[in-house]
Amino acid sequence: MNPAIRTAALTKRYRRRLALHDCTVTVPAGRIVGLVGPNGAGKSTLLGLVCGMITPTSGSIEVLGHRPAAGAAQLSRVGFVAQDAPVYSRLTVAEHLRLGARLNPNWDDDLAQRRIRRRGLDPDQKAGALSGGQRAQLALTVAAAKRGDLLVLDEPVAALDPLARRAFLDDLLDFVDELAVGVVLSSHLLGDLEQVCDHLIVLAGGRVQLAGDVADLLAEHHRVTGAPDPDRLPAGARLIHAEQTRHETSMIVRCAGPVPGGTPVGLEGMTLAYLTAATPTPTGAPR
Ligand SMILES: Nc1ncnc2c1ncn2[C@@H]1O[C@H](COP(=O)(O)OP(=O)(O)OP(=O)(O)O)[C@@H](O)[C@H]1O
Repeated sequence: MNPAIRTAALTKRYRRRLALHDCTVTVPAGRIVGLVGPNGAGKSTLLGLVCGMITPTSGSIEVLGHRPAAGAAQLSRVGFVAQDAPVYSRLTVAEHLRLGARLNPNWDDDLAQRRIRRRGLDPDQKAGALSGGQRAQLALTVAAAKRGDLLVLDEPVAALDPLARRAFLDDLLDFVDELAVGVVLSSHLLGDLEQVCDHLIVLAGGRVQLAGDVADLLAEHHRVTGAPDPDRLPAGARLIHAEQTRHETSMIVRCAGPVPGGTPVGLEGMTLAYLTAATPTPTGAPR
Protein backbone atom coordinates (compact mmCIF):
# COMPACT_ATOMS: atom_id res chain seq x y z
CA MET A 1 0.00 0.00 0.00
CA ASN A 2 1.25 3.50 -0.83
CA PRO A 3 2.11 5.68 2.13
CA ALA A 4 -0.45 8.37 2.95
CA ILE A 5 2.22 11.03 2.52
CA ARG A 6 5.80 10.86 1.29
CA THR A 7 7.92 14.00 1.05
CA ALA A 8 11.55 14.44 0.10
CA ALA A 9 13.42 17.69 0.83
CA LEU A 10 10.06 19.47 0.55
CA THR A 11 10.55 23.22 0.76
CA LYS A 12 8.10 26.13 0.54
CA ARG A 13 9.19 29.73 0.40
CA TYR A 14 6.85 32.73 0.41
CA ARG A 15 8.99 35.47 -1.13
CA ARG A 16 11.84 35.79 1.37
CA ARG A 17 10.16 33.77 4.12
CA LEU A 18 11.05 30.10 4.35
CA ALA A 19 7.87 28.45 5.69
CA LEU A 20 8.95 24.82 5.28
CA HIS A 21 12.52 23.68 4.83
CA ASP A 22 13.93 20.36 3.64
CA CYS A 23 11.04 18.32 5.03
CA THR A 24 11.47 14.58 4.48
CA VAL A 25 8.79 12.37 6.06
CA THR A 26 6.91 9.19 5.24
CA VAL A 27 3.52 8.67 6.85
CA PRO A 28 2.07 5.15 6.53
CA ALA A 29 -1.52 4.82 5.33
CA GLY A 30 -4.40 4.50 7.79
CA ARG A 31 -2.78 6.33 10.73
CA ILE A 32 -3.96 9.22 12.83
CA VAL A 33 -1.09 11.65 12.51
CA GLY A 34 -0.61 14.52 14.95
CA LEU A 35 1.13 17.55 13.43
CA VAL A 36 2.51 19.75 16.18
CA GLY A 37 4.49 22.97 16.31
CA PRO A 38 4.42 26.53 17.61
CA ASN A 39 2.74 29.39 15.73
CA GLY A 40 4.40 29.90 12.37
CA ALA A 41 6.11 26.47 12.45
CA GLY A 42 4.85 25.57 8.97
CA LYS A 43 1.95 23.24 9.85
CA SER A 44 -0.67 24.90 7.62
CA THR A 45 1.93 25.17 4.87
CA LEU A 46 2.58 21.43 5.02
CA LEU A 47 -1.16 20.67 5.06
CA GLY A 48 -1.72 23.06 2.14
CA LEU A 49 0.96 21.17 0.18
CA VAL A 50 -0.68 17.83 1.06
CA CYS A 51 -4.02 19.07 -0.29
CA GLY A 52 -2.42 20.65 -3.36
CA MET A 53 -3.68 24.12 -2.49
CA ILE A 54 -0.12 25.42 -2.70
CA THR A 55 2.83 24.08 -4.69
CA PRO A 56 6.34 23.38 -3.42
CA THR A 57 9.23 25.72 -4.12
CA SER A 58 11.47 22.66 -4.32
CA GLY A 59 11.51 19.02 -3.27
CA SER A 60 8.73 16.53 -3.83
CA ILE A 61 5.49 15.35 -2.25
CA GLU A 62 3.27 12.37 -2.98
CA VAL A 63 -0.10 11.84 -1.34
CA LEU A 64 -1.55 8.32 -1.57
CA GLY A 65 1.03 7.64 -4.27
CA HIS A 66 0.18 10.63 -6.49
CA ARG A 67 0.87 14.31 -6.90
CA PRO A 68 -1.47 16.30 -4.62
CA ALA A 69 -4.68 17.49 -6.34
CA ALA A 70 -3.61 15.78 -9.59
CA GLY A 71 -7.07 15.51 -11.14
CA ALA A 72 -10.59 14.81 -9.96
CA ALA A 73 -9.88 11.27 -8.74
CA GLN A 74 -7.06 12.43 -6.46
CA LEU A 75 -9.14 15.36 -5.18
CA SER A 76 -11.95 13.00 -4.21
CA ARG A 77 -9.55 10.90 -2.13
CA VAL A 78 -8.56 13.70 0.24
CA GLY A 79 -11.01 15.49 2.56
CA PHE A 80 -9.84 18.80 4.01
CA VAL A 81 -11.11 20.90 6.90
CA ALA A 82 -9.27 24.22 7.00
CA GLN A 83 -8.59 26.24 10.15
CA ASP A 84 -11.83 27.55 11.75
CA ALA A 85 -13.90 24.92 9.88
CA PRO A 86 -15.19 27.23 7.13
CA VAL A 87 -18.78 26.61 6.01
CA TYR A 88 -21.17 28.53 3.75
CA SER A 89 -23.01 30.68 6.28
CA ARG A 90 -26.08 31.24 4.06
CA LEU A 91 -26.59 27.56 3.31
CA THR A 92 -28.46 25.27 5.69
CA VAL A 93 -26.99 22.08 7.07
CA ALA A 94 -29.09 20.06 4.59
CA GLU A 95 -27.93 22.25 1.70
CA HIS A 96 -24.31 21.54 2.65
CA LEU A 97 -25.02 17.83 2.35
CA ARG A 98 -26.78 18.30 -1.01
CA LEU A 99 -23.84 20.33 -2.29
CA GLY A 100 -21.44 17.65 -1.05
CA ALA A 101 -23.45 14.99 -2.88
CA ARG A 102 -23.29 16.96 -6.14
CA LEU A 103 -19.58 17.67 -5.94
CA ASN A 104 -18.24 14.31 -4.76
CA PRO A 105 -18.53 11.10 -6.79
CA ASN A 106 -18.21 8.79 -3.76
CA TRP A 107 -20.52 10.79 -1.49
CA ASP A 108 -21.92 8.64 1.34
CA ASP A 109 -25.28 10.25 2.11
CA ASP A 110 -26.21 7.63 4.72
CA LEU A 111 -23.09 8.43 6.65
CA ALA A 112 -23.64 12.19 6.37
CA GLN A 113 -27.29 12.01 7.52
CA ARG A 114 -26.41 9.67 10.39
CA ARG A 115 -23.61 11.94 11.67
CA ILE A 116 -25.79 15.03 11.46
CA ARG A 117 -28.56 13.31 13.44
CA ARG A 118 -26.15 11.88 16.00
CA ARG A 119 -24.63 15.31 16.66
CA GLY A 120 -28.08 16.89 16.98
CA LEU A 121 -27.64 19.31 14.06
CA ASP A 122 -30.89 20.74 12.68
CA PRO A 123 -30.90 20.16 8.88
CA ASP A 124 -32.86 23.39 8.36
CA GLN A 125 -30.54 25.62 10.33
CA LYS A 126 -28.32 28.04 8.41
CA ALA A 127 -24.64 27.22 8.92
CA GLY A 128 -23.97 30.85 9.87
CA ALA A 129 -26.15 30.37 12.95
CA LEU A 130 -24.33 27.24 14.18
CA SER A 131 -21.98 27.35 17.16
CA GLY A 132 -18.24 26.86 16.58
CA GLY A 133 -18.49 23.24 17.71
CA GLN A 134 -21.48 22.55 15.45
CA ARG A 135 -19.68 24.14 12.49
CA ALA A 136 -16.67 21.92 13.15
CA GLN A 137 -18.97 18.87 13.25
CA LEU A 138 -20.61 19.90 9.97
CA ALA A 139 -17.26 20.49 8.25
CA LEU A 140 -15.92 17.14 9.51
CA THR A 141 -19.09 15.38 8.34
CA VAL A 142 -18.83 16.86 4.85
CA ALA A 143 -15.12 15.97 4.62
CA ALA A 144 -15.73 12.41 5.87
CA ALA A 145 -18.78 11.74 3.67
CA LYS A 146 -16.57 12.23 0.61
CA ARG A 147 -15.34 8.73 1.54
CA GLY A 148 -11.76 9.59 0.66
CA ASP A 149 -8.70 7.79 1.96
CA LEU A 150 -7.18 10.70 3.85
CA LEU A 151 -8.72 13.41 6.05
CA VAL A 152 -6.62 16.54 6.55
CA LEU A 153 -7.71 18.67 9.50
CA ASP A 154 -6.01 22.00 10.27
CA GLU A 155 -6.54 22.83 13.95
CA PRO A 156 -10.12 21.59 13.92
CA VAL A 157 -10.63 21.82 17.68
CA ALA A 158 -8.97 25.19 18.32
CA ALA A 159 -12.26 27.06 18.85
CA LEU A 160 -14.06 24.33 20.77
CA ASP A 161 -14.81 24.08 24.48
CA PRO A 162 -13.51 20.97 26.30
CA LEU A 163 -16.77 19.01 25.91
CA ALA A 164 -17.16 19.85 22.22
CA ARG A 165 -13.49 18.96 21.76
CA ARG A 166 -13.98 15.58 23.33
CA ALA A 167 -17.09 14.95 21.20
CA PHE A 168 -15.16 15.95 18.08
CA LEU A 169 -12.23 13.66 18.89
CA ASP A 170 -14.58 10.76 19.74
CA ASP A 171 -16.27 11.37 16.42
CA LEU A 172 -12.93 11.29 14.68
CA LEU A 173 -12.02 7.94 16.25
CA ASP A 174 -15.42 6.58 15.14
CA PHE A 175 -14.77 7.75 11.58
CA VAL A 176 -11.38 6.15 11.51
CA ASP A 177 -12.78 2.84 12.78
CA GLU A 178 -15.79 2.95 10.48
CA LEU A 179 -14.14 4.23 7.30
CA ALA A 180 -10.58 2.92 7.65
CA VAL A 181 -9.43 6.40 6.67
CA GLY A 182 -6.10 8.03 7.50
CA VAL A 183 -6.11 11.38 9.29
CA VAL A 184 -3.59 14.20 9.56
CA LEU A 185 -4.54 16.57 12.34
CA SER A 186 -2.69 19.71 13.39
CA SER A 187 -3.19 21.00 16.90
CA HIS A 188 -1.53 22.89 19.72
CA LEU A 189 -3.34 20.71 22.26
CA LEU A 190 -0.83 18.00 23.06
CA GLY A 191 -3.14 16.30 25.57
CA ASP A 192 -5.76 15.84 22.83
CA LEU A 193 -3.24 14.49 20.39
CA GLU A 194 -1.94 12.06 22.99
CA GLN A 195 -5.45 10.55 23.13
CA VAL A 196 -5.94 10.02 19.42
CA CYS A 197 -2.66 9.96 17.47
CA ASP A 198 -0.56 6.96 16.61
CA HIS A 199 1.93 8.88 14.47
CA LEU A 200 3.59 12.20 15.19
CA ILE A 201 5.32 14.98 13.26
CA VAL A 202 6.89 17.82 15.25
CA LEU A 203 7.73 20.96 13.28
CA ALA A 204 9.56 24.07 14.50
CA GLY A 205 10.98 26.89 12.44
CA GLY A 206 9.80 25.17 9.26
CA ARG A 207 11.92 22.07 9.95
CA VAL A 208 10.95 18.58 11.05
CA GLN A 209 12.25 18.03 14.57
CA LEU A 210 10.82 14.56 15.12
CA ALA A 211 8.65 12.15 13.14
CA GLY A 212 7.55 8.55 13.56
CA ASP A 213 5.09 6.15 15.10
CA VAL A 214 4.17 7.30 18.60
CA ALA A 215 4.75 3.88 20.21
CA ASP A 216 8.25 3.61 18.68
CA LEU A 217 9.14 7.17 19.62
CA LEU A 218 7.96 6.76 23.21
CA ALA A 219 9.94 3.53 23.54
CA GLU A 220 13.09 5.42 22.50
CA HIS A 221 12.69 8.42 24.80
CA HIS A 222 13.47 8.50 28.50
CA ARG A 223 13.30 11.02 31.29
CA VAL A 224 16.23 11.08 33.69
CA THR A 225 15.90 13.21 36.82
CA GLY A 226 17.91 13.92 39.95
CA ALA A 227 21.46 15.01 39.26
CA PRO A 228 22.09 13.24 35.95
CA ASP A 229 25.40 13.66 34.18
CA PRO A 230 24.96 14.07 30.39
CA ASP A 231 28.56 12.83 29.94
CA ARG A 232 27.66 9.45 31.43
CA LEU A 233 24.81 8.57 29.10
CA PRO A 234 25.08 5.22 27.27
CA ALA A 235 26.77 5.14 23.86
CA GLY A 236 24.34 6.20 21.14
CA ALA A 237 22.13 8.18 23.53
CA ARG A 238 21.29 11.73 22.52
CA LEU A 239 20.37 14.46 24.96
CA ILE A 240 17.33 16.26 23.55
CA HIS A 241 16.76 18.79 26.29
CA ALA A 242 17.80 19.35 29.90
CA GLU A 243 15.81 21.51 32.27
CA GLN A 244 16.95 22.79 35.64
CA THR A 245 14.28 23.22 38.31
CA ARG A 246 14.99 24.49 41.83
CA HIS A 247 15.87 21.03 43.14
CA GLU A 248 16.88 18.87 40.25
CA THR A 249 17.77 18.53 36.62
CA SER A 250 15.43 16.71 34.27
CA MET A 251 16.74 15.41 30.96
CA ILE A 252 14.87 13.97 28.00
CA VAL A 253 17.14 11.49 26.28
CA ARG A 254 16.71 9.56 23.03
CA CYS A 255 18.24 6.09 23.12
CA ALA A 256 17.15 2.83 21.50
CA GLY A 257 18.32 0.82 24.53
CA PRO A 258 17.79 1.28 28.27
CA VAL A 259 19.09 4.37 30.05
CA PRO A 260 20.20 3.96 33.71
CA GLY A 261 17.69 5.76 35.94
CA GLY A 262 15.46 6.47 32.94
CA THR A 263 11.66 6.51 33.27
CA PRO A 264 9.05 6.60 30.51
CA VAL A 265 8.05 9.95 29.05
CA GLY A 266 4.64 10.81 27.57
CA LEU A 267 3.91 12.34 24.17
CA GLU A 268 3.51 15.77 25.75
CA GLY A 269 6.84 15.70 27.62
CA MET A 270 8.69 14.32 24.61
CA THR A 271 7.19 16.87 22.20
CA LEU A 272 7.82 19.80 24.54
CA ALA A 273 11.48 18.78 24.86
CA TYR A 274 11.93 19.01 21.06
CA LEU A 275 9.98 22.26 20.79
CA THR A 276 11.91 23.87 23.64
CA ALA A 277 15.25 22.71 22.25
CA ALA A 278 14.33 24.18 18.83
CA THR A 279 13.16 27.52 20.19
CA PRO A 280 15.89 30.17 20.35
CA THR A 281 16.47 31.85 23.71
CA PRO A 282 15.75 35.61 23.89
CA THR A 283 19.41 36.24 22.99
CA GLY A 284 19.07 34.06 19.91
CA ALA A 285 21.39 31.34 21.25
CA PRO A 286 20.27 27.70 21.13
CA ARG A 287 19.05 26.28 24.46
N1 LIG B 1 0.57 33.23 2.14
C1 LIG B 1 1.67 33.52 2.85
N2 LIG B 1 2.46 34.55 2.48
C2 LIG B 1 3.60 34.85 3.16
N3 LIG B 1 4.00 34.17 4.26
C3 LIG B 1 3.24 33.14 4.68
C4 LIG B 1 2.04 32.77 4.00
N4 LIG B 1 1.50 31.70 4.65
C5 LIG B 1 2.32 31.44 5.68
N5 LIG B 1 3.36 32.30 5.71
C6 LIG B 1 4.48 32.30 6.67
O1 LIG B 1 5.02 30.99 6.68
C7 LIG B 1 5.36 30.61 8.00
C8 LIG B 1 4.62 29.32 8.34
O2 LIG B 1 3.23 29.62 8.42
P1 LIG B 1 2.12 28.51 8.69
O3 LIG B 1 0.79 29.18 8.55
O4 LIG B 1 2.40 27.34 7.84
O5 LIG B 1 2.43 28.13 10.21
P2 LIG B 1 1.54 27.32 11.26
O6 LIG B 1 2.48 26.36 11.92
O7 LIG B 1 0.34 26.76 10.61
O8 LIG B 1 1.15 28.46 12.29
P3 LIG B 1 -0.16 28.62 13.25
O9 LIG B 1 -0.01 27.58 14.34
O10 LIG B 1 0.02 30.01 13.77
O11 LIG B 1 -1.39 28.44 12.40
C9 LIG B 1 5.00 31.76 8.90
O12 LIG B 1 6.17 32.51 9.12
C10 LIG B 1 4.00 32.56 8.09
O13 LIG B 1 4.07 33.93 8.39
